[in-house]
Amino acid sequence: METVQIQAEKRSYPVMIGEGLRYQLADVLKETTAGKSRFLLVVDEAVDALYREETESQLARLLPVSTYVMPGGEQSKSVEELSRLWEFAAESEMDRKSVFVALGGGVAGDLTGFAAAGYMRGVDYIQLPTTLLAQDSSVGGKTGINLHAGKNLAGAFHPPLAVIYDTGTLHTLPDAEWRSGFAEMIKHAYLDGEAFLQDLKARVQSVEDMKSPEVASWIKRSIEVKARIVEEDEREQGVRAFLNLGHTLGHALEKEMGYGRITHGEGVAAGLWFALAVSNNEGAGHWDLEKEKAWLESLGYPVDAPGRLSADTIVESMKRDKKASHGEIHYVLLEKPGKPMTAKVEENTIRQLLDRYYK
Ligand SMILES: NC(=O)c1ccc[n+]([C@@H]2O[C@H](COP(=O)([O-])OP(=O)(O)OC[C@H]3O[C@@H](n4cnc5c(N)ncnc54)[C@H](O)[C@@H]3O)[C@@H](O)[C@H]2O)c1
Ligand SMILES: O=C(O)C(=O)C[C@@H](O)[C@H](O)[C@H](O)COP(=O)(O)O
Ligand SMILES: [Zn+2]
Repeated sequence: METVQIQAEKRSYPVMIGEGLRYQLADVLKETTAGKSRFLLVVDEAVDALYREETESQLARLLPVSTYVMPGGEQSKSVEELSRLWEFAAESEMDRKSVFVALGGGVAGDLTGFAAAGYMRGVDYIQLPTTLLAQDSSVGGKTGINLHAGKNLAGAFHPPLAVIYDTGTLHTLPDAEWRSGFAEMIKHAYLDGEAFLQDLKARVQSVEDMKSPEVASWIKRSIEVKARIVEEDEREQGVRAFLNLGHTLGHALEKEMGYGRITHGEGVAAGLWFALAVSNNEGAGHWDLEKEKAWLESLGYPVDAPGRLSADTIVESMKRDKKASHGEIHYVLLEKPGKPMTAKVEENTIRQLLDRYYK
């Protein structure tokens, strides 16, 4: 087992990574949950059939457990699902000492974390991630749901008590979800520097390559990259915005194409490539765009997805991004691996680049 310790404003919490950790939950969570009253286990419906039983029985060795099964998919990051979950928590007599537990991917984690942040004005929660993407979503304390106006528009910064990442659960992950999660790992590599990026490029040319025995070490490395940034700027007043590389376009694609039509990671991958193109245009980078595109496309990412929407639709959506202010688009650019920056980019520039690359 490997552990990355994260220092948040409120507390320090461990991210434990290892194969089979779900069979040791009672032991690893014993101290963390001492003095707590009950667990509210929130399980994604696909994960319910796969990992609920063993998780529940481990948790029940520590405290009484009530289990809520949520529908899988991005649609569950909604006000309606949040409301159902809160009502269930109250009916199940969760009190201020109860602990919410998210078992699933980023959707279960974001929803459960936000529910915990608001229930009785804040209870603790634990993340039990089961997707590759959760190497990003389970760390850093960003929680939230989508509004009709855009992705993650309601949420809270609420760090978990602990993250217990059983890499054994990844064996059942569909290929599309490996691809989705790996996009955030590529993002972390672009942010970290040449060594991590070249390592991934050299070793991964297909989805099968993502399922390498090395994946646990890449997960750890990825979490360390994110940890360094969130420890410096937990509430995104500055450098944390770098973790949004690729998301200005990625979130617009998810929302405008329809949640679930494109995975979060597919949107991010298309957004990463466009961020390099914007960086070149702004004089901030010298990327060989064809070369970067060839690698991303060889992994099956829909780099050309923005061509399915009008430039106006995309730009209007970008103006609702949380990094935007006074309707101006603020973009995360990348000079070279490990050298991100944020800059205001004119909306007409974005429009012209969308037309140049996708029409
Ligand atoms: N909070 C953050 O910092 C942060 C960071 C990145 C992404 N996110 C959010 O995370 C979400 C995406 O997360 P995700 O990609 O994990 O999606 P997800 O939670 O929807 O899981 C993807 C799919 O895989 C299934 N699944 C999960 N684990 C499985 C397993 N072990 N075996 C088989 N099937 C399994 C789920 O049922 C679902 O259908 C997005 O909403 C995104 O905005 C948040
Ligand atoms: O943790 C962060 O900070 C990130 O930006 C990580 C992103 O991968 C993640 O998708 C995040 O939820 C996006 O944040 P948002 O503030 O743009 O909603
Ligand atoms: Zn993301």
